[in-house]
Amino acid sequence: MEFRYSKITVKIGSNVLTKPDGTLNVSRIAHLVDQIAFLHKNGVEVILVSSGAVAAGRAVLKPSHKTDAVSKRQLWAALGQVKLIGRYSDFFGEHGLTCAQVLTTKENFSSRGHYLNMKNCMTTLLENRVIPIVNENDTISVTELMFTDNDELSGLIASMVNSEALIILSNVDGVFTAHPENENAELIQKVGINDGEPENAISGNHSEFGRGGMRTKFRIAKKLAKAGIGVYLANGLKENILTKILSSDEISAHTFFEPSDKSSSGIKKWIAYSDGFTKGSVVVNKGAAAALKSEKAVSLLPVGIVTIKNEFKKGDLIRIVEESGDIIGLGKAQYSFDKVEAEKQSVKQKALVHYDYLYIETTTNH
Ligand SMILES: Nc1ncnc2c1ncn2[C@@H]1O[C@H](COP(=O)(O)OP(=O)(O)O)[C@@H](O)[C@H]1O
Ligand SMILES: N[C@@H](CCC(=O)OP(=O)(O)O)C(=O)O
Repeated sequence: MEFRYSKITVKIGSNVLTKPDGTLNVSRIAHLVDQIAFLHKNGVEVILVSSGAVAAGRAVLKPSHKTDAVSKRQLWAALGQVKLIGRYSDFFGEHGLTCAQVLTTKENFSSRGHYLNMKNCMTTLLENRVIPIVNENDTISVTELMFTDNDELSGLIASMVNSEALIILSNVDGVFTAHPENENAELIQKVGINDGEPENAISGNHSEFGRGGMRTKFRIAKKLAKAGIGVYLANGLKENILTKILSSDEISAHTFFEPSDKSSSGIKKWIAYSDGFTKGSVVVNKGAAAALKSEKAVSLLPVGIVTIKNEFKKGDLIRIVEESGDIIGLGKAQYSFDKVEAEKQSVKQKALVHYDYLYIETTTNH
């Protein structure tokens, strides 16, 4: 059987893995494992990002009344992850396959060293034909340094392992022109890299145990597609949805975010997802903003810097913003903020951010 891709990341949301009463939907998990096992045996490398720990944990234990919300989430995640990974392990075992648990936190992506350690672990698992199952470590991630949800984590993982595509499974067929409950809502089948979010289409709600919502999915899918990785939003409750999307001669309902034909380097992908870890920021003038947003490969020279908004050291990730306050991009500083003025006077100015360590959020397409 011909498959569209040979390496994919699959993210399964809470509302696919759980029943309305919050307990794990074991038969659904089994069906998804059957599909992944079939793909794996036919040469498709699959990395799984699975929600469901918190949901599964709620069914295990009713916390004492004095347990606060954050502690409840930690308790349920710790209880539920065992249940969740145990089910996956048993079901993959029935196919003679081995899966492994990888728990991570957003902070692990802020340190290049941690990032590379995680990447090494993922590479080793895949080289040994083990199916990685990744989830956020909710026992630790309880504050603003949480991922918005596993949609964001799945984008980071897909970039990290250089997946050809990311498939995000939720309880709807994709992005609709209005909330799916609206009878006039229509499925958006394709989103180009220059398409914005459909006006007034996405409402902010998300599943009871989830965190993201469709807006997060849309934003992450666009960012990933820009980095050269195609993204499918599809319904994990539909039979054989994964094998249908992967099979070039099958039809399936989904929203596909077309990837850019220019894939970003590994370091640029890491920088792109590091917005939450920037230390400093600079304001650039109109000329520098236009140059940076053009399709040309340019570095940020000190001459284009109007203001140092937040101080930074050499090696820090910094935000680059226009005088309007709009973000242009992120980059790694080649020297600290207090050297910018001196560099401006130099005959041969050294770029504050070299192009190879620069990620531009918004480009002006000519
Ligand atoms: N325009 C839209 N198209 C599709 N879904 C939408 C839209 N606007 C809001 N939604 C809601 O987003 C939900 C999916 O997000 P979420 O609950 O976070 O899923 P998951 O738990 O799988 O991450 C859908 O169930 C739907 O109720
Ligand atoms: N780590 C959490 C993930 C929560 C989450 O992102 O949920 P969802 O938005 O449904 O994918 C859990 O396992 O419950």
